[in-house]
Amino acid sequence: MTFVMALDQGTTSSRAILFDQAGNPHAVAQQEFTQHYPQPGWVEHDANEIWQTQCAVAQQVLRENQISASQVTAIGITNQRETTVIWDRATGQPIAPAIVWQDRRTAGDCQQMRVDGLQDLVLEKTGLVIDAYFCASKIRWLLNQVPGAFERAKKGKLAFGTIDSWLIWKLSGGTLHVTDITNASRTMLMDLDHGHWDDHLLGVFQIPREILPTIVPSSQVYGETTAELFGQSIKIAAAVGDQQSALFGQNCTKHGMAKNTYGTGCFMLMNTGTEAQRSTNRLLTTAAATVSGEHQFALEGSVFVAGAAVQWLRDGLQIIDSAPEVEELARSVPDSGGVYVVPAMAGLGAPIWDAEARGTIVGITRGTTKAHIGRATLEGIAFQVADVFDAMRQDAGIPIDQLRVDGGAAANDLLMQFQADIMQTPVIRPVVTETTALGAAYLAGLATGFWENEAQLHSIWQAERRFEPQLTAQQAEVRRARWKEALKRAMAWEKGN
Ligand SMILES: Nc1ncnc2c1ncn2[C@@H]1O[C@H](COP(=O)(O)OP(=O)(O)O)[C@@H](O)[C@H]1O
Ligand SMILES: O=P(O)(O)OC[C@H](O)CO
Repeated sequence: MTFVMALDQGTTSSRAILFDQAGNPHAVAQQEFTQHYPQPGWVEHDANEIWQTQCAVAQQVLRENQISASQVTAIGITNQRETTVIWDRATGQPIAPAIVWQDRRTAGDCQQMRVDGLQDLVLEKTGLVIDAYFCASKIRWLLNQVPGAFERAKKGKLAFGTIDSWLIWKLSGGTLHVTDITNASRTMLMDLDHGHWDDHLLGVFQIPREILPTIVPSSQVYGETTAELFGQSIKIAAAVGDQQSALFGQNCTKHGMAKNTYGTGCFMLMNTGTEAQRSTNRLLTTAAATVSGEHQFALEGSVFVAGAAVQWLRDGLQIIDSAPEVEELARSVPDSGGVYVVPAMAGLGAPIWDAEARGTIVGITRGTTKAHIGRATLEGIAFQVADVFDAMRQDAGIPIDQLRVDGGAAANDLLMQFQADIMQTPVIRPVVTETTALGAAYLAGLATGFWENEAQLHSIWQAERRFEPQLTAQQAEVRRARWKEALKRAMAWEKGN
């Protein structure tokens, strides 16, 4: 039996999953790694620990399942995006801790860039809003703050990479310095329409070109792992940012097909085909993964707090013992009893982008119970997703006839039903919900003949459940109107502080 191995390097854990030819996960190994919060607003990872855990789980999944490297046709990598690593090309050692996508240390620099009027240029070139989320200001920070780094970078002695680059560098024994186009599109340094580094932006951020990896397609044999790692070399045949990977893993390869991943936060992406459509609703434009050779794009919107609101019910309010329990709690009442929870604990993301919004509960009466709060929290997640979906629908200009879902909280049937109700659009949950890893496996498998073509993948992808809207359009409209009222009360809260 042969397999494709997906390496799924996420924000909190490293996973290795073997997929068989039917596209089913055969075996999984996973390790969490350390989150570092050295100052308020800072989030760091140790890039060596990322590598060690990723390598360990890849070796473990083979060892524990008595599978040899010769049975692994290819490796596909998918990763937390934007997290920035700079390392020394000679020693392979990072020059500083990796700056994680959530890190806000460069927010002031980004604010200054907006004041300087650079937003239109950045949007035009990269499809992104200027924000500390993306790599450019993080690279700039590292080159400024680590003594001698800028000079060494100019001399070509340092390498920058997102986690895909870093893992490929390590897997290949320091011979490959590449990044795939989906990851590159999150740096804020790539000309999105043409898929190359943009000299003008490199000038604005004062980033020497010598530090950058080569941009490669998401599905291609880039090279091989060293033989020592797994007993013999394995082809490295895909790299893709985790959200674009999930889009591909959900087979959303045509214009108008969209997926939403319900994890800690939510990430919704919609394929826009070969057009890098700019949003008029404050969504991001990003590169999508493709095997055809032509560039494809997606619109993206994120909700900052989704599953994390359920964690708050568990750890903060302590009204449930585990996340899945929220469903039973919510089902114990027929509705939320007029309560609305706006889970804006970390501000509001797309399409509102209000960093000063805060979590809000409105509509509490003497009859309100923890079950109403639990139900309203789930509904609050769904309302936020519906707002992003509306923005996409408006930008798309074509009907989006369904939303494919995955991620931990997509297991919640009540949440999925309410999502369909409130969007008035069917929600489809696939049999294999490991779609992030699956996307990377698909891309690696297609590059190496493990799977013949995309049509074959479309035939093996299966829906597990389809949630049809049960509320009438008018009922949904009434609920959405009340939600908008609740939102207003959450917005700009922190401003008054
Ligand atoms: N049945 C459930 N109902 C609601 N939320 C859930 C459920 N199961 C898990 N979650 C939430 O989903 C998140 C975990 O999903 P996961 O996809 O593993 O997230 P991430 O990749 O961001 O760590 C947690 O925030 C958890 O609270
Ligand atoms: O690792 P995740 O699943 O939290 O995803 C992180 C995103 O890629 C950040 O843009």
